Formats: sequence, structure tokens, C-alpha cells
Amino acid sequence: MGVDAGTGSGVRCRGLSVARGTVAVLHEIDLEIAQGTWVSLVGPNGSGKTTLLHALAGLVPAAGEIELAGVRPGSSRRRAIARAVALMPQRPVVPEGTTVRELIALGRTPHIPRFGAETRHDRDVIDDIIARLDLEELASRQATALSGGELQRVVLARALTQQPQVLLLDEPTSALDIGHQQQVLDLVDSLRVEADLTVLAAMHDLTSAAHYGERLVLLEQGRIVADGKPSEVLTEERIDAVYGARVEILHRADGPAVLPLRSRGSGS
Ligand SMILES: Nc1ncnc2c1ncn2[C@@H]1O[C@H](COP(=O)(O)OP(=O)(O)OP(=O)(O)O)[C@@H](O)[C@H]1O
Repeated sequence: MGVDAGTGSGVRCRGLSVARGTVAVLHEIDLEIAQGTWVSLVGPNGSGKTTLLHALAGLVPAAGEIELAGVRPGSSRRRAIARAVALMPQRPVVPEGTTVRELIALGRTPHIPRFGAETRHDRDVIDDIIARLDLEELASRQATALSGGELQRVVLARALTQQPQVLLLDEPTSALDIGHQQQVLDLVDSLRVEADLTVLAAMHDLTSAAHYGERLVLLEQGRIVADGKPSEVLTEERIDAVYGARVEILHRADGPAVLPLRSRGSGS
């Protein structure tokens, strides 16, 4: 069965399954994301969020049909995939001896012809993203000497200079303070609007996931167990059943907020 035409620059997968060794990690995932939409991917530790993002990016072998922005990770050329799709990994690999600017500039690689050099346009894209993430003061530093939160913003900058049509984010704010969390999520959202970018972001903070994603996809043990508007997916009963967590959902105008509750009898 082929993937239907017409995903535009969105994401579509059908029957996506991934096995690690003999263990099935993702089971027949069907997912369709319209171009320009932000979908937040949530689920407990080990539910398969990273594996799904890596399978969509073509980094792990997967069975099933996958198409992102018109490319198929299993059969398209690496360069074509890299022009269409950027992944911000949870655990970035930083080459020794690389400055922050050099690391960010790597995002332009798929746009620079082989044996070619950075053009004025490439430099403008890099400078714009560096400015929008307030990274100017870090630009000449060694990337290996950054704090966890600084590195996370630099790795996002690299993904953004790639100017992808689909952006896959793996817990993009896990190391960031609350101010930088807002800065990063607001920047991604404004780029989504400006460039009609499609965003799939694995996030543990359910409130942020609900406020930025117009849709939430909830994974549990490698299967999608809920997919819909944040207010539909995030119920107290479901969070208890899937995460084993007691929470209160606060219904706010800009989306549900998830308040963890201290268990009765804990503390003094
Ligand atoms: N290379 C691997 N070899 C064996 N098992 C793996 C491998 N990579 C992932 N897994 C297993 O696959 C399952 C899904 O892992 P994955 O990292 O996708 O989950 P996750 O939802 O991103 O988790 P977290 O929220 O903890 O980051 C886990 O049980 C994990 O141990």
C-alpha cells in the first residue's frame, strides 16, 4: 500500500513499527499531521517517543509507510531528507574543537553544494537564528564547554538553520529554565507561523505540550492511546491510568494546565 499523495509539507505514516533486537518498541503507528500544525507527542518514559521521532527522521529502520514533506526516509537521498526534515535530538553529539557558531552552521550543510562554501544567504540565516535565540555571546565559545541548557539552545539553533519543512523536537526544553523554555517554544511557534513549518515535539511538560500543540498524541508502550485536542486528551483519569499520576486539570482559556497533586499522607 502506498502513502496517498497530498501530505504537502506535513507528516504521514501508516503501520509504522520498530523493533529493537527482538523487542517490538512501536506497534503499527498511524499518524497524519497537516502542514503548519504543531503536534505535541507525550507519554511516559520508555513509551517510544524518541524512537518514533528517530524512525520519522530515517535514523532507525522502520516497517510501514512514512512520508514527510514529500520525502520518504527509507528511500529518499540523505541530502533530500535533511533539506526537508530536521531533528533536534535529546542527546546531541558535539564534535571536539567545534565552536558554537560552527556547530550551528552545520545546519546549512544540506543547502550548500558539495565542495561549495557558505553563501551570504547562509550566513544571514545563521546570524538571524543566533540573534533570535540570544546566542551572540556564546558564538565563539567551544561547544563542548557549554552548560546543558546553553547546549540545548545551540542544538535547536542548528536544527532551525537547516530551514526544514518538518521539525522534530525531542524534549527541546528539558534542560532550560522557565524563561528560556518560553523563549524557545515561542520562537519555534513563530517560525511555524512564518514558514508554515510542521512541528512534532516530544514533551514531558504536559501543560506546555497542551499550550503549544493544537493536538496531543499520547503514546503508551509503543501505541497511540489518545490523539486529539489537548482538552480531550488530558483528563485526570487518563493521566492516572497512563502515568500513574494524581493531577488536577485546570481549564484555562489558553488550554488545560496540569497540576500535580501531592499524595495524601506524604510529608508531615
Ligand atoms: N537501542 C535500543 N536497544 C534496545 N532497546 C531500546 C533501544 N532504544 C530504545 N529502546 C527501548 O525502546 C523503548 C522506547 O524508548 P524511547 O527512548 O523511544 O522512549 P521515550 O518515550 O522517548 O522515553 P523517555 O521519555 O524516557 O525519553 C524503551 O523501552 C527503550 O528501553
